[in-house]
Order: sequence, then structure tokens, then C-alpha cells
Amino acid sequence: MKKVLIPTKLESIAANTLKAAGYEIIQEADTPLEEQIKQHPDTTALIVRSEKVTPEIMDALLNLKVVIRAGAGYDNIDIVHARKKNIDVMNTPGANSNAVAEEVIAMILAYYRHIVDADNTTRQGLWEKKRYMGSELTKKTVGIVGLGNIGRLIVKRLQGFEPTLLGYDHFLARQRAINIGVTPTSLEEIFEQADIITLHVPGGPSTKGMVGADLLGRMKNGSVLINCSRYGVVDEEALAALKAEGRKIAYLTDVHPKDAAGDKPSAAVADLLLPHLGANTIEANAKAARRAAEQMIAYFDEGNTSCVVNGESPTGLNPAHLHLTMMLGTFARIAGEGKPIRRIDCTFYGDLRTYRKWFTPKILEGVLPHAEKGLMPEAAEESLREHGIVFKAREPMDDKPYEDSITLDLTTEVDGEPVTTSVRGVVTEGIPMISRINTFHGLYSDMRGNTLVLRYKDRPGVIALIGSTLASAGINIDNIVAPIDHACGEAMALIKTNKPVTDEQVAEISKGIDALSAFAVSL
Ligand SMILES: NC(=O)C1=CN([C@@H]2O[C@H](COP(=O)(O)OP(=O)(O)OC[C@H]3O[C@@H](n4cnc5c(N)ncnc54)[C@H](O)[C@@H]3O)[C@@H](O)[C@H]2O)C=CC1
Ligand SMILES: O=C(O)CCC(=O)C(=O)O
Repeated sequence: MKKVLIPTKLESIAANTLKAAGYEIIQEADTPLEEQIKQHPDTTALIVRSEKVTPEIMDALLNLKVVIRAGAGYDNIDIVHARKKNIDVMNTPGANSNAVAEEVIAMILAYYRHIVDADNTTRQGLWEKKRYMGSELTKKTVGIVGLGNIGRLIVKRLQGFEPTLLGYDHFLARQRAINIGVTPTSLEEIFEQADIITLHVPGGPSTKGMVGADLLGRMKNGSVLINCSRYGVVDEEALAALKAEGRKIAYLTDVHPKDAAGDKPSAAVADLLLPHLGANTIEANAKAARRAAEQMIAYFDEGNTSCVVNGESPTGLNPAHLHLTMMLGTFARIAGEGKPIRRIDCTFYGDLRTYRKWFTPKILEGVLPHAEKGLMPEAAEESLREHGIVFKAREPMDDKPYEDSITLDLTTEVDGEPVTTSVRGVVTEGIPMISRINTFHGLYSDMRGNTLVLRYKDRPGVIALIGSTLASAGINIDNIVAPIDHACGEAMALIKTNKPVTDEQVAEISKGIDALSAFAVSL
């Protein structure tokens, strides 16, 4: 019988559903998880809320197969360590979004109408009507940062207040944001224009300090910043400094470094401070509990991993090929000069064709470096779609003798016209090599390190010119390949250098040799 530990206050429907399906359930909310695992070292699965699931806990549970976070954010679980131990981690996406969306509206109204203070002072016998002059939410400009499950619901729940809605989500295509009902707006403009800004991005390294001195400094006097995402997303020291200078920014927060009693680092800077109440409704708790139980049953009974957030590639796939794909994506993006990407077509030759779906997260990583990393293939494909990128993994043509190689064609839009950069790569002796760029074949250049890429009309003396410009900048050439496309009389030089070549140096060399295209890549 599979033993499931639920070391948290989670609605009994989770335990009941699992018991009915034949699981053994230990639910104990008041004993730390560290203690409970000593009594239950044979635990197969965990369902947690904000409890930390550390490497030590995973190492101690030798039978642990899956950890389910009954909620959205899973930054309390070390998902990388979990992967190493072959433990799947899931969340229950969307289960508590409505609770947070409603909390945000409650916070705004409570702050605007001084509800908390007014209740306190009225109970004390005071009558401070003049002091508690309020503001109205109706027709305010609200900036929503993070348009996932919660951000999108806030859009809906705010509708009655006739707001102007600005939105930012760097994984969401412009048109999708418009369809959701917000005006896609840069972070800088949101912070400059909004009366209320509410944050709904995940926590962790990718968003740590995301709202720092620069953005905070752009906020209007009298504006409100709400943090129901995670502690660390807002640089509270920078906020405190601005407030000390007399800037009138209200800060309403629900999130803390630790979910526990004790001093709160945000207390001095916050105008409203809640004990992580976002998901704390009867409805959200029940929904997350039911989902957690259903997901666990589907996981063990049917092998359903659709909510796994730390998926890995299958055995048999050489990680070097995954890395190569990311490098090809990066290379093509830089060659495409950062123009909007519209389409990516890939062909995986040889044995790689069997694994093609597993390359999607790496393609995403290469072409959209700010996109979420470590996504499952389906989620990566969805992310590409949301960015307005059509992605196709083509069937390889059997007459092409490319063995285990990868072709990536990246199409950008330049002045309304499609422009495609095509790159092909292989792994040789464990080294990721680029073998073709557009019509320039036979490159076989190591993709690691610094590469200067120049296309020019073929003529004698060009390499010498490049060499002398690099030398005068103190840059050494480690290797050069410079094949010629005789059909068009052009050459493509891939020059490996001991240091990165700066944009200014690229421009100087490009001018000196009258290059048709020039860029530098450091991988
Ligand atoms: N206060 C509370 O009780 C609760 C807090 N949360 C927090 O809220 C977060 C969001 O929850 P959901 O909306 O359910 O998650 P979600 O995954 O549906 O949405 C997150 C959105 O943030 C976007 N995003 C990620 N990084 C970004 C960045 N650097 N810049 C702009 N956008 C970025 C993603 O594209 C995605 O659309 C959770 O990760 C969790 O940390 C969630 C539930 C309850
Ligand atoms: O379970 C809770 O109360 C915390 C919810 C939360 O922060 C999340 O789901 O990310």
C-alpha cells in the first residue's frame, strides 16, 4: 500500500479520496515534516502546501516517488534535487487562483478605505471620519505583472470597477494579452502609469529583485504596489529608501521569507501585512486538495505526468544533443538580430528523430532566453505558441545522410517580410559543432566559447584585415573556418577568439571589410 504523508492543513477531501482509492494516509499538520519523516521513512508520496521539501527530506525518504504542491508556487520544493532522485514534482495549477484574485481586490479596498485602522480606532471609542478620507477603485489604472492563472482572473474580477488594465508577462504574446483584456505594456510604463500594480509572477531566482529601485522609482506618488507573489520579488530595501525620502508609495503584501510566527522583515515598509492568506479560503483549500488527490491517483494508475513541473528527458537521449539544440537556437536568434521570431522549423536526423519532442524546451531556451526554463515539452511548445511562434518538428527526409544532426530554421519578420536563418549542428567527440549556416556548408566549428561570424564578398586579404583589427584590440584568434559559397561568390568566416568581441569591435571589423553581415556569439 502506498503511504502518503500530508504534513499540512489541507481539506480532508484529499485524504478521503486517497483512502477510498486504497492509499494509506498520514495527515498531521502540527508536527514539522522533518519529524514526521523519521516515523514514516517508507513514505511514497507527499502532499504539501508551503512546507519546505529539502534535499535532506528527499534523501531520507528512499521510496519517495512524487511530491504534490497543493497550490501554485513550488519554490518551497527543491525540484532540481527531486529530479536527481527521480522524484516527480507537481503543482495544482489554477486551484487557488480565484482566492488570490479576490484577496487582491480585498486588499485594495481595505487600503483605499482604511478598513483595518478605522475598525481599530472606532472600537477604541474614537470618531476619526476626517482622518479616514478614502479613495475609490473605480476607473483606476491597474497594472498586472504576470498574466497566468491569477493575473487573468484579476482581469475578470476587476471588470465591475471599469478599470484601465495594463499587463506585462514576458511569456505571453502581445495578441494573447489583448485577448485577455489588458493592454500589453512594458514594465517601465506600468510602473510609471498605474495607480495600482499587482504582482503575480513565480518566486525564485528568475524574479528575485525584479521590482527594484529603478521600477519603484518610476511609481507615481499615491500609487499602490501589491505583492501576493513571493517575498524577494520586491526589493523592499529600495522601497524603504524611497519611502524614507518621502515618496508616497503604498505597499500591501501577503508574502514572507518564512511562513511562521515571529518578526516580519516587511513590517516597517508595508502598509498592509497579511500572513500569506492568498490561498486561504475554504473553496481554494478544497479545490487544491481534491486536485492533489486526483492528480496522484492519475499519476500512479495511468502514469499521468501532465502537471509534473520538473520533467526530464528520456534515457537514451544524449544531453549533449539537448545542449546543442539550445546553442543552435541561441546562434540563430543572434544571427536574426533579435528581430521578432515568427516561426521555427526543426529537423532531427538519425536516432534523434525518436526524441524530437524533448528538444522543444531547449529550443525555447535558445530562442527566448527570458522564458521559463526546465519546462516539460508540452509546456515549452505552449510557451512558443504564446509568444506567437509557430513551431514545427519536420519529418527528416530519409535520403539525407546526416546521421544524428539537427537543423533549425528560424524565421524572423523584417519590415513585414519573413527572413530565415538556417543552422545545422552535430555532436562530435562530445563537442557541439555548427556544421552549416544557410548556404555555407562544412563549417564544423566548435560552438563553445566566443565566435565572430562574418559574411562578405570573397576576395583576397579579408582574413588578414580581420586578424589585424582583432590583434590591435588585444584579441587572439584561436581558430578560423571560412568556407566560400561559389554560387554567390560570398565567404562566411567563423573566427574563434580568446575573448568576447564587443559590439563596437564587430562594427569596426564589419566596416573595415565591408561585411554583408556580422555578429559575435559567446556560448
Ligand atoms: N499569496 C498566495 O497565497 C499565493 C501566491 N501565489 C504566487 O503567485 C504566483 C503566480 O501564480 P499563478 O498565476 O497561479 O501561476 P501561473 O504559472 O499561472 O502564472 C505565472 C505567470 O507569470 C509569468 N511570468 C513568469 N516569470 C515572469 C517574469 N519574469 N516577468 C513577467 N511574467 C512572468 C508566467 O508567464 C505566467 O504567465 C505563484 O507562482 C506563487 O508564487 C500563488 C498562489 C497563492
Ligand atoms: O497553500 C498556501 O496557503 C499558499 C499558496 C501559495 O502560495 C501558492 O499556491 O503558491
